[in-house]
Amino acid sequence: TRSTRPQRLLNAVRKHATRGDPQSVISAIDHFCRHSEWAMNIGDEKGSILDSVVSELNPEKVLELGTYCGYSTVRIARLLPPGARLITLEFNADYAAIARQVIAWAGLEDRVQLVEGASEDWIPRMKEHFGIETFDFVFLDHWKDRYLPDTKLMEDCGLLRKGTVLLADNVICPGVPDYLQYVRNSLSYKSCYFKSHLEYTKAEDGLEKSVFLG
Ligand SMILES: O=C(NCCCOCn1ccc2cnccc21)c1cc(-c2ccc(F)cc2)cc(O)c1O
Ligand SMILES: [Mg+2]
Repeated sequence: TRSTRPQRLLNAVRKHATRGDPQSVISAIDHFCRHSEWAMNIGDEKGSILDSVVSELNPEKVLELGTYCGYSTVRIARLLPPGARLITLEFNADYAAIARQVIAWAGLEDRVQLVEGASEDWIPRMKEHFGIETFDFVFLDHWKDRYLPDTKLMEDCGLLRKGTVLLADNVICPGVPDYLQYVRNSLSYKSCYFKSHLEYTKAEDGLEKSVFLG
């Protein structure tokens, strides 16, 4: 049977990246996506913005919605102190299987917990299942029509605290108009837009950083 794009991406990591070296994993995936096959990783340009937000925040408890092949998981986890925890949620079992191997190749499995399933099922269970009080940082990169309902769900479940930072990918392409309208107009958020480009292309895209004010 034909291989899948995520499998070919993993092969490129195994071939070109060094075990235990997260930067080499990031570079191998970016090279594969620029020169072989486009894939929906956040990419190097928006990835640098992600890096700066994470580095400034130094979060202990991180939630990522949308693992895909683990590219942004590796970007975030490599910047976290060893005691910090990143929970990443992936709906697609095939993507999750690839992501586990990419995260392991980077040597970051000790601070990452990959969970398979739907955000609307898992968000209400975060506290009792993972012993999480609140998240310091949430990266939204899953179904674009779930950004808004899941943000409201996280609020209702008490998973956000004063100062929690939400960073949303793809706010222009594919776009999340209802989410943008909410975080930019709600008195509970301080929001700002980081203009960039859709991964590996010249199309406009950007990240929206929103601080929950409690
Ligand atoms: O669709 C995208 N991402 C989402 C994947 C499914 O996520 C499903 N999913 C993952 C956890 C999870 C938890 N609960 C429910 C669904 C859950 C996505 C798409 C594009 C894109 C841009 C232009 C194009 F021409 C084509 C595609 C770019 C991106 O950067 C993206 O992130
Ligand atoms: Mg994305």
